[in-house]
Amino acid sequence: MEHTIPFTSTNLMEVVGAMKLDQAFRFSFFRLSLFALLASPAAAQLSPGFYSFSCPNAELLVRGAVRSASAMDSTVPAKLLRLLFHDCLVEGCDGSVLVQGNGAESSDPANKSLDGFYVVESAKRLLEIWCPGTVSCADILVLAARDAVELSGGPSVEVPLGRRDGIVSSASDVRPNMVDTVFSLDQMMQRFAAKGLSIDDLVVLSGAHTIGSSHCRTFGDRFQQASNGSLVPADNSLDSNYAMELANKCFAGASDSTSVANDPVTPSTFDNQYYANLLANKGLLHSDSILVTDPRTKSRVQAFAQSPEKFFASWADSFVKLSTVGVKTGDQGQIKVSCTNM
Ligand code: HEM
Ligand SMILES: [Ca+2]
Ligand SMILES: [Ca+2]
Repeated sequence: MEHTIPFTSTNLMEVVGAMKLDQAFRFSFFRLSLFALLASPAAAQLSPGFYSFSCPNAELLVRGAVRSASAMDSTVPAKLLRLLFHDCLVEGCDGSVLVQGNGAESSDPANKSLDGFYVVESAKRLLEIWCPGTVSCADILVLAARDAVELSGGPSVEVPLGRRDGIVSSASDVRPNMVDTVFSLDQMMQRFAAKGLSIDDLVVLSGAHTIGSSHCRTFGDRFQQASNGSLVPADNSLDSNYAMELANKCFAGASDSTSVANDPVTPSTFDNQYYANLLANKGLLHSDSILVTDPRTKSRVQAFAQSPEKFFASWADSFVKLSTVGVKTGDQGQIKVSCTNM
């Protein structure tokens, strides 16, 4: 099904009004970034002011698209954030996950439940009108995920831009790079390390599970099916009341599309509740619970549960790290016209 975001005259006016302010801000910002560019040639490739001249309203247009889509469907922010994670782990943050079609990354079973592609594509269509052939799908996705977090109550993060879009998207690249819920902490650490992400980044970025939801099958490994079809917890690391709640929602007859909130307390707010849940043995996925059962990660979980400020500050750092994994810049890759086409 094709989705488009209707831009009402009110929110278009809002966008245009805000652009004037934005341009003034951009100008002073541009001088700063120009200074940074001259001072450090290595940083010339990716920078927050990358589109200051070529498409000064890029960030504003993406934000408008994310806002409109999220206003109509509250599940959008979580979808965009997960899309970015799955993009960056395979071929770097290059928009490869966005490509649709047989054999593309999005067709792999591990990516089957990804969604929110249409939001990126809507933003791309707008950008192709304002600044044709300029802003990459890879950057749009980073901005959209950044905005999604902020819209959900999370920190606002300044992200460097200038990524180019990849020219390959292959389902066979997904499994060797993606994490799985049944992984041990060591296996997850290895996958992260291969992308330059540390065990600390793993704890911080898993905090994304403070929003969104997961299908019953993704934590099916934590239950066994009794002869009467009911589910009984297979591991006792889950709080028993929480386990019962999950078992009731995901009973044997529940449909494949049944899902439950990742964070049962504040399901659509980007806050540090995820870490408090972990400490209360209410981590939904096995890969969540493991962060509190392993001494290598537990103290960080405790610190984030106590301090939203600490979590937000670390999130900003780790998010920028994630969003720069394996980026293509300069004359690598391409700037696509449509994000979903190869
Ligand atoms: C570290 C290992 C991780 C594993 C094993 C993992 C696994 C999963 C799984 C199985 C789901 C449920 C998917 C579904 O049923 O549709 C999910 C949801 C989600 N994940 Fe992760 N994830 C991990 C890390 C991350 C990271 C680093 C991010 C982002 C920075 C992230 C963002 C999300 C979001 C936002 C959702 C909710 C999606 C929605 O509501 O549509 N995850 N994750
Ligand atoms: Ca990618
Ligand atoms: Ca939350």
